[in-house]
Amino acid sequence: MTENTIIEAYHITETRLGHHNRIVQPLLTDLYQITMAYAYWKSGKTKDFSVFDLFFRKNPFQGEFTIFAGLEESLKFLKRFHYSESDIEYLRQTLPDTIDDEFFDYLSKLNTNDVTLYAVEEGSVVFPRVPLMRIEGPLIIVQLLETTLLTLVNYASLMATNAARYRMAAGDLKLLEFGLRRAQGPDGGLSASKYSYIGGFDGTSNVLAGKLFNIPVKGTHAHSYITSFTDLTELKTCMLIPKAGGEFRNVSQLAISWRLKLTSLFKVVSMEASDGELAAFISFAVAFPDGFMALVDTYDVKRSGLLNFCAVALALNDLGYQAIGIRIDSGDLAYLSNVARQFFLEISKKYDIPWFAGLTIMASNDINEETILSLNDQGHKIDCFGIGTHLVTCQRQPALGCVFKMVELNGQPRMKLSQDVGKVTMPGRKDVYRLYSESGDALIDLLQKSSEEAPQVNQKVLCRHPFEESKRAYVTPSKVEKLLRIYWKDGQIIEPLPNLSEIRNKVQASLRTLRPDIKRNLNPTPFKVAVSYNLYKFLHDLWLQNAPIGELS
Ligand SMILES: Nc1ncnc2c1ncn2[C@@H]1O[C@H](COP(=O)(O)OP(=O)(O)OP(=O)(O)O)[C@@H](O)[C@H]1O
Ligand SMILES: O=P(O)(O)OC[C@H]1O[C@H](OP(=O)(O)OP(=O)(O)O)[C@H](O)[C@@H]1O
Ligand SMILES: O=C(O)c1cccnc1
Ligand SMILES: [Mg+2]
Repeated sequence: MTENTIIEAYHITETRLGHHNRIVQPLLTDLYQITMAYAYWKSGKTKDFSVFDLFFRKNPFQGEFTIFAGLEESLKFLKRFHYSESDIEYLRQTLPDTIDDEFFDYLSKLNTNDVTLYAVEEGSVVFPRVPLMRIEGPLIIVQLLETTLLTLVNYASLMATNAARYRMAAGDLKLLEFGLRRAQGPDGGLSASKYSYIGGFDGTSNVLAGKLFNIPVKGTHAHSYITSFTDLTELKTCMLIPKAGGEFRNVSQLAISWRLKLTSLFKVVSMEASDGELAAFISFAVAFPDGFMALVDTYDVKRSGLLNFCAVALALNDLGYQAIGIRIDSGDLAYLSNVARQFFLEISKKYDIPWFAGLTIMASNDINEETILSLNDQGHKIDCFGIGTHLVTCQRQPALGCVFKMVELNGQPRMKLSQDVGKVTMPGRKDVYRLYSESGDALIDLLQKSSEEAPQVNQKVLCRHPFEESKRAYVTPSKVEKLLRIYWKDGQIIEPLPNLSEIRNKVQASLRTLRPDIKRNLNPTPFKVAVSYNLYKFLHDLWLQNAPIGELS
């Protein structure tokens, strides 16, 4: 590969469908897909017609729901699926010499025009065993899609689910994703920014994600900015024109005199506050008078950071500018946020500056879902969380286990047996219906054979547990939603795709249909996924046919 082609491969290009990640290409797969393709081809299976389901078996994060994501990227992959000349050349060199040359001609002409892809709407809540995608088409081609589709759906869905959980824990508070530096490489970082936005984050610090996906980009500054100043004499400029115009004023002088006034209110000694920190705040305020946000924990939040911040914010106020707030990045975040809010309230009252009471308090530092829930219990005054490591690495569970299993070949059902019933695949071409109660709550997902009639509104339908015979229930739905829709057929995306913020809204709307006990953090109730009477019978008959009878001796 030349240097240029490597650079190109990593390039993310703009297409009619938004941005396309060019790492996503047919060779982004496991070798065994290509060796299987050759063996299928060699044994004359080019005309075999297959149906595969993509599904997972267990919800992540000890939860009872998952958010489905990665569909748009999967469709873009199908659209661009093509082995380039250099791909074919690479495969020729890599596969054994015994491979028929004609196979490479066959590969070079492959496309996904004969593939049909059904999927659940991106951003929907989904559950174990429900096909998130059903892919139909020539066996060889569908098999070749497996790994890439899984890599596109697994992390995207895990990330969107993680973000949605943080969103539930944080309620209406602002959530910013700060994870790029700790993410699983550049592509992991970009995906994390994208899918955490879908899951309910409000913005990201990742500038490229902002540009590519139109996500709001936000940020403050680092401790290095604060420690780069040691005293006020280092300030090269501290002059600022008031917002309404007029003569330059000296922000440094104003801030120093405010700091003196505030020491009695804060019951601290001005000597204890760091002059380097004050200088850093002044210089940042002069650079961003309308966007002044200060990192206050470099030396001591109570004795230095808050005092210096308030002094500079009041100096800015003298010139008609409103500061934004503070970020606290260490210590007891509940306690310090309460202290900070108290300071802001007192200043607001004493100097009659109403907006001061509502200054933003951002907290960061190794925050995860549990920290947010614990902070809620303790009582805090944080308005915004900046979250990196735990969010983007999905530290609590680093992978979602979506699999891609054949369920039908040439019209005949296929089934993978397992000692573990949870791993037995649901054979045949199936559809999925979500049944809703009168109040709009999702009651159950019902899997049926595609040949069966859809359940009808206000008509009683029997829903069975797929494996436990005694577990069954009648449901009379007030609404029936067919979950699998056709997205790709005859070489085209046939359903208009939502943009990122529409998918983000879909996540919240879909979560609202779940009862609170299914979404709670501790010991949530599982959502029921059932099969129809016919599918139950079909599954168990086939199971008996396929399971060998052992002989004891
Ligand atoms: N009130 C709180 N309740 C629960 N967890 C908290 C609270 N305040 C902070 N935390 C969490 O506790 C951990 C504290 O981290 P750590 O022990 O590294 O201390 P630190 O404050 O970062 O210290 P340092 O000043 O050395 O950086 C972080 O994960 C943080 O999110
Ligand atoms: O804590 P996270 O959830 O990953 O959020 C992002 C962190 O990244 C920054 O820290 P930095 O990289 O400067 O290192 P630190 O660990 O010393 O704070 C920032 O100050 C946050 O603490
Ligand atoms: O803008 C910030 O405050 C930020 C960005 C990335 C990581 N930590 C903090
Ligand atoms: Mg940190």
